[in-house]
Amino acid sequence: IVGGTDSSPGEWPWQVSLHVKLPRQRHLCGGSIISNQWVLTAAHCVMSLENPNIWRVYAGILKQSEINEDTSFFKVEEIIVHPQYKYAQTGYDIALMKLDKPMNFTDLQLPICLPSKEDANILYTDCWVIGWGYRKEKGRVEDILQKATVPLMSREECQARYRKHRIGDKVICAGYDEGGRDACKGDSGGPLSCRHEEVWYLVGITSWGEGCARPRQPGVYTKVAEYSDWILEKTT
Ligand SMILES: Cc1c(O)cccc1C(=O)Nc1cccc2ccc(C(=N)N)cc12
Repeated sequence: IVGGTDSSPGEWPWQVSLHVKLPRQRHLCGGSIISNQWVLTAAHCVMSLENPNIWRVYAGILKQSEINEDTSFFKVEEIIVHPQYKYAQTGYDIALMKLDKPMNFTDLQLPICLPSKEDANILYTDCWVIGWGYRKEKGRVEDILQKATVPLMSREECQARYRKHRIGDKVICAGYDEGGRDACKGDSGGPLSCRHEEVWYLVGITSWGEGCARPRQPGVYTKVAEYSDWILEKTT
């Protein structure tokens, strides 16, 4: 996250850190708890890493330094990548991870609500992007979970900013024209969380952007409301 601040314990209980062991272990992406056995992330995080056995899901943590060989994690039983996914910039950047056993919810690990298809055109005004990703383009994974508030923008405005891309209706853009606050590498797969009438919704999944926090180059997120049918089909 560029231009963010430290999160507090339990502030984002649905945020997980996805590690791979190849054999060295490292944080690769974020993800969101959507039920006691399913995590939602980005397809580009798991592409060419689709063997479930190399993944470790850490829930209920604030700092990467909390993780050591004694820290508990969930194993992954199954990875489901959207069948139409090719590259982040062409959309369908969404994937599901089934945990090997259901998690017990605590104050530090809780699911976030999925928006319904009807919610696809709610104007959210209180949205936050979260993650342990880079603080600048030539950065590194951060220790303390960062948060940054970002305004959503219209599809038309986003398309005007990305003339070489097709900004479709299954993505949502967020950011500041002056730049300075945005997601970045390592935040991928994590939530764009919006608070609406006291309830938090998983409005977006961090997908891509030209650089990070550059002026007039907003963050592009998978629009979760457009995939509610797919998510329900795969998780029930
Ligand atoms: C290609 C690249 C790097 O090598 C290092 C850092 C950033 C980039 C880059 O251009 N964009 C990105 C690469 C990977 C994941 C990204 C996630 C979000 C954003 C965003 N701005 N919302 C940009 C990303």
